[in-house]
Amino acid sequence: MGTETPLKLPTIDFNDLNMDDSNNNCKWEEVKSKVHNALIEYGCFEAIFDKVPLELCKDLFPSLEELFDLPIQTKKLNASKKPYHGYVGQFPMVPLYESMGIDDANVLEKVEAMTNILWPNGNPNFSKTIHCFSEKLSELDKIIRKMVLESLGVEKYLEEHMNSTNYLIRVMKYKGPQTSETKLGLSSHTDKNVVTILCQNQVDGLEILTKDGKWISFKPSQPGTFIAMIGDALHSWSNGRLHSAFHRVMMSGNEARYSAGLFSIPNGGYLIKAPQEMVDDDHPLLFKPYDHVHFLNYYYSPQGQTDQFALRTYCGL
Ligand SMILES: O=C(O)CCC(=O)C(=O)O
Ligand SMILES: [Fe+2]
Repeated sequence: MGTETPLKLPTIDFNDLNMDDSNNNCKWEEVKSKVHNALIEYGCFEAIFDKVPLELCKDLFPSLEELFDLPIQTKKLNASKKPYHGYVGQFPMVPLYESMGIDDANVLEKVEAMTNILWPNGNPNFSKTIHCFSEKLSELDKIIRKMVLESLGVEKYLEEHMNSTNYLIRVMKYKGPQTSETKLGLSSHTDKNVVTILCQNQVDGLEILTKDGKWISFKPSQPGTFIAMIGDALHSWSNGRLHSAFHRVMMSGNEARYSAGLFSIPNGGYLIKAPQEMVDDDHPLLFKPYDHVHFLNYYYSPQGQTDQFALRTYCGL
């Protein structure tokens, strides 16, 4: 009986790359082609990016423990006008899961304002770590998006594309279920935003569904790497060329899993519309133009929450 090689996501090294690099730079072209292929095939990949140093990731997780150890009443002060951007937890379907968010986490004053709500006597260490992590990781988000637009041949829209988004950092805690049985940490979903970049502590659990229906268990190839994945906003903008993958978190054992994600999110009021270059006889338009924030109102409605293909229902053609 042959042993099957376990499925593995591509790992892409972004070290020594900058936003100013572009066509004609060999490394840029080589990485761009890997990004394009990975996003078509898997919708995601593992990223090595040392502009976020390992020490910063190591500082992040104790800060997250401190955050989630706050009393529940304090955590609920992490509120946002946007659905799912503030404190989320105590869901009967996923009792192990809790998450909190900070909008515009690349702006220090915004992070400090939320920190001061949660710790009225201040917590400069927390705000510095979160801000620094978000700011440095936003560089990777920009590099990936520039590569995506170039590889689709629509770099003329780069400025509009970059200026139409904002950043949210969302941090997650998944309690260990205290059993060796595997329990659901976070239900299977596609992300709704543009690009998500996640990093995790030493506890694995993220699984990604391949196009042919197999779950890949993500194991970082070394400490301090990231997983980058595209969401429905880029799937629809590329008129289906790039895949947005279903993923979920499965937990077992006693240890808690902490993760942090930087999400680039379309601004409310901006219409997401595939450029004309993405539409032809072989690629008929898949989605009507839509406003991401209006779509979220559907997605977070009772019907939307049970709809695996919410974007298709909301504005599919
Ligand atoms: O915690 C993780 O690794 C995944 C989180 C996730 O999928 C999400 O927040 O959308
Ligand atoms: Fe997700």
